[in-house]
Amino acid sequence: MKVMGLTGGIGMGKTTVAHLLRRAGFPVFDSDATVHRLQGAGGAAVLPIGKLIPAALVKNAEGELSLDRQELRKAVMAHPELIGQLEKIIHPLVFAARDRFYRRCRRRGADWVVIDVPLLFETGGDRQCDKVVVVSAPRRTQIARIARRRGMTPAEAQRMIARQMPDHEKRRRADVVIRTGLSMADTRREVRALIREMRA
Ligand SMILES: CC(C)(COP(=O)(O)OP(=O)(O)OC[C@H]1O[C@@H](n2cnc3c(N)ncnc32)[C@H](O)[C@@H]1O)[C@@H](O)C(=O)NCCC(=O)NCCS
Ligand SMILES: Nc1ncnc2c1ncn2[C@@H]1O[C@H](COP(=O)(O)OP(=O)(O)OP(=O)(O)O)[C@@H](O)[C@H]1O
Repeated sequence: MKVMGLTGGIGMGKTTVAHLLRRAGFPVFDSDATVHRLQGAGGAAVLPIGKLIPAALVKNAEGELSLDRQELRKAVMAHPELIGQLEKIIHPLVFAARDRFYRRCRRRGADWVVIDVPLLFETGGDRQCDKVVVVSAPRRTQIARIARRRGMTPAEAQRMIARQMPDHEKRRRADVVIRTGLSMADTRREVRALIREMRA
């Protein structure tokens, strides 16, 4: 079974490309969704992070505890040292979930699987990939997308970007770069070419 790592900076279009690959039949592991699950009701990260950032802890109608991600984001923006502590709790749990995904896919006899990981290079995940694909768009497009979708201020977006490996360095390390700054039709065409290469 071969592993394709899909990465790129915040708002570069990873989720969009992952969706196209999933539609083409490839199993995809979504790290951001895994983080969200771990932080949601009953998730393994709720109590350890709640201890670190009590303001983010919320109780739902059923009395279950979960984390309010907007509060988490506010807390890490106000106290940047917290993000490292958050990562120390979350990353091992994400790695364990990814390993379970690999085992499931291997049992099913998958040829290729995709792992969608924003911090692939930063966490050394690229070393276990047979192919690394980086999605990339011009900085202006990236900032505009983040602002539109999440209501993050440009300053907050800049801070998240500053924690990530620079785009040009990611592109340098990539086996394949998918440009997402053009039209969706262009992105789809590049993804189709990638799929042909994987199936060859
Ligand atoms: C800071 C949090 C609360 C913000 O939540 P929010 O819903 O606003 O964003 P979301 O989780 O969807 O992440 C969106 C994007 O932000 C970027 N991002 C998230 N965490 C980080 C980080 N620690 N370092 C750099 N970029 C990050 C990524 O590009 C990611 O795709 C959340 O992202 C979080 O808990 N992050 C820490 C865990 C982590 O390292 N995640 C990265 C994936 S393993
Ligand atoms: N040519 C294109 N290719 C990809 N995405 C595009 C394109 N044109 C516009 N978009 C839009 O840009 C946005 C990209 O966001 P997406 O969620 O895929 O990025 P992401 O890298 O997963 O972001 P994040 O790291 O913030 O989760 C989407 O809203 C998508 O519709």
